[in-house]
Amino acid sequence: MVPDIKICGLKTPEAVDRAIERGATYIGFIFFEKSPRHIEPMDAGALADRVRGRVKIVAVTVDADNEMLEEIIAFVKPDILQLHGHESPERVLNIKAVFGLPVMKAFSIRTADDLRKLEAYDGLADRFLLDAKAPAGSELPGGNGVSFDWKLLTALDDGVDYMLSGGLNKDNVGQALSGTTASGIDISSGVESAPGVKDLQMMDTFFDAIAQARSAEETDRKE
Ligand SMILES: O=C(O)c1ccccc1NCC(=O)[C@H](O)[C@H](O)COP(=O)(O)O
Repeated sequence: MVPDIKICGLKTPEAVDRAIERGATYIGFIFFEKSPRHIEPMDAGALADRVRGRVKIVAVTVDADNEMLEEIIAFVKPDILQLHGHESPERVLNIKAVFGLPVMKAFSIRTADDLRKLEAYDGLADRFLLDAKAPAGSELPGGNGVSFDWKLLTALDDGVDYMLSGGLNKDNVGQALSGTTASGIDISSGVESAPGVKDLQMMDTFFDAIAQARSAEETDRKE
């Protein structure tokens, strides 16, 4: 299966264009003021308008209220809302009912117990995103460049569809693709030269690593 590729935390037309040229199927805009990747809804809307229809546009929010969601949706017209905070199952249902958009619920994973939290959202969230728990001292629930132990994922039921996130980079993406059942991968700081600064060369190297992993998989399959 060809996984979805999400490049998150984009802020410039150059980075958006390069992500799509190289094969991103999702791009994410971060609406969280403490993040170096934060972008104003109006600016994200302009970037989204350049590429609408060529890629799924994800609005990433953290425990946002309806007023904030309304503003983001009005400017950006995202395809999906990524809820990266402590949104309860009831809040997920409420957001879907009010705004009529698919929801990707993010979970912070460190232990097997963290994975059990998905159960309460089964059938409510349209997709799951499994990210690493923030390291102590970080104010960011995502974009920390750290991975969780992917071996934990073997405990998930076969049918659970998830996007894998957290600390992905050119060196470990091959292992993420071959060693997990993720239907998508998500990267942010692994293609940055500094917090919030996407590096086009690093993006190229990341996509090259994906292409290499896919071709190795294809060779294995034929043998
Ligand atoms: O990236 C952020 O700054 C961020 C801030 C607040 C909530 C979510 C955030 N990122 C969400 C993402 O989807 C990131 O791509 C994901 O956490 C992976 O980040 P990284 O480990 O840096 O690849």
